[in-house]
Amino acid sequence: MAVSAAALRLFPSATRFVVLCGPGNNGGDGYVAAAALAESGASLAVFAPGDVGKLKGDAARARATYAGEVHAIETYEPRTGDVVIDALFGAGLVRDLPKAVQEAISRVDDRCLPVIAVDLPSGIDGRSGAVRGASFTATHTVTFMAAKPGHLLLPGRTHCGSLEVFDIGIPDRLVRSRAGDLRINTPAVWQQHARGLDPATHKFKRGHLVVFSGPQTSTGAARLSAMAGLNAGAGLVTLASPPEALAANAAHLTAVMLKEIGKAGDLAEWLKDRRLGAFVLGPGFGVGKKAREFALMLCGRALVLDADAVTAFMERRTELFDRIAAEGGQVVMTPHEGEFARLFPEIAADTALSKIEKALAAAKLSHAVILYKGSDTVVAAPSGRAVVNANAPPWLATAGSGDVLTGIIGAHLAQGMPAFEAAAAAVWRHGEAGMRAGRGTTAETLVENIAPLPE
Ligand SMILES: NC(=O)C1=CN([C@@H]2O[C@H](COP(=O)(O)OP(=O)(O)OC[C@H]3O[C@@H](n4cnc5c(N)ncnc54)[C@H](OP(=O)(O)O)[C@@H]3O)[C@@H](O)[C@H]2O)[C@@H](O)CC1
Ligand SMILES: [K+]
Repeated sequence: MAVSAAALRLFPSATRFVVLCGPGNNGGDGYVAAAALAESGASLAVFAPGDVGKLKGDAARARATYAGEVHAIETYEPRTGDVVIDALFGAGLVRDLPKAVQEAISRVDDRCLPVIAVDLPSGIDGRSGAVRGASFTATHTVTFMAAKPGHLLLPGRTHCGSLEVFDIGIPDRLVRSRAGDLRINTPAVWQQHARGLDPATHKFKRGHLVVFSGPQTSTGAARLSAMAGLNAGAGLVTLASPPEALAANAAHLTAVMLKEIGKAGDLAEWLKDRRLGAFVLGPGFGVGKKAREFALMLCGRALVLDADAVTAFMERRTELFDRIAAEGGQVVMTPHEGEFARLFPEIAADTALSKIEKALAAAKLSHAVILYKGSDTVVAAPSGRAVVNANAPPWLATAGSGDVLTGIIGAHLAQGMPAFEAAAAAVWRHGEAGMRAGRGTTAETLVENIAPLPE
């Protein structure tokens, strides 16, 4: 009923609704929608692959509600004015689409017809968002009870069009028990940890964030992180700079403080100051021994390892993972796809795993919270909790955008948020900042558009 209502609402001037019904319960939903559309008086045709007489159980009962004829899908010739209702495969898709279905999809694509998908665009794997052989690209998708990973993860998300989640009365507790520890990243996930910023509070209580600068010729990335950290609510931000980059950094900083930290010995001494609440290491830092030394010294603290600091451990990751496990700090790593593959090659190469499962496996292996970047960023904790982010506009993919994200995570850690919540809240605020900044944003305008944490 929801599907037929969406079809009539969105396409009131359709000359014909074409319902494509598959062999399982997704097809069953299609027959029920067809019956409702027929009752409304709409012009209608139904096509199915294979032998409709073989339908079983609920799907066979659903078929019986539709009195009209069902034609072989091979005979469907798309016409201008058709609106396709794709009820071929949904949650039960287990292998690549059959040839007859792939051909029907390409005929519909050739005509650029609008498609309403039932549950999922056929061809999209609901668990991973992968395309199995081919897939419809829908204008609108009607799913039931809850969005599934395939609606959010790429490439699935780009095939769904607008997503409508229709409540068919399954109790929330059952939906949650199936979803386990997986959720969409919304403020509800982390809001209880987002301490309201009391204007009367002492600046040290709002947290002191340290960002490590790279050498003289690559200082900008760390400054972006530092500025983002300050705008995201850290009370104090210090840029720790090697001596040769002090002048370059000093020329660009006002509210952010500057401290000379050259060698590991300087850092060891400085770390005695327990007011230093959180650390960001990686943006523009350089890949090498120094990155590894610094990272290993910080594993017991609240720490974001990004970019170069992740890559630096490509050949020696066990050293890092063991140290994180032993020191038990609040550690977040923020790899994009390339960095992820460098640090977790066997997980990255496992094509059976979804992005969520990959992030979870990496979190478990590394003992750190993994923020696996992309337009479908996943945050996963070693405990098995995970969120998929959904508020990022495409124009967030701009130079320096990741450094801004890292700074926001650092600000949250400095304010005492646990690593998982700090990372999830940061991705969300980063997405919101992108929306506020609008198309054509640069990393600098992104920093200016970081809004206060929602109360
Ligand atoms: N569960 C619920 O509570 C609710 C479920 N609902 C609805 O049910 C849908 C799930 O139904 P489903 O489980 O029957 O799966 P579905 O997507 O119809 O496909 C299974 C059929 O396809 C076949 N098949 C699979 N892959 C194939 C391939 N590549 N090529 C060829 N065949 C392939 C597979 O055959 P087999 O693998 O057994 O050979 C089987 O016959 C869900 O998406 C939603 O629309 C809603 O009404 C709300 C409540
Ligand atoms: K479908």
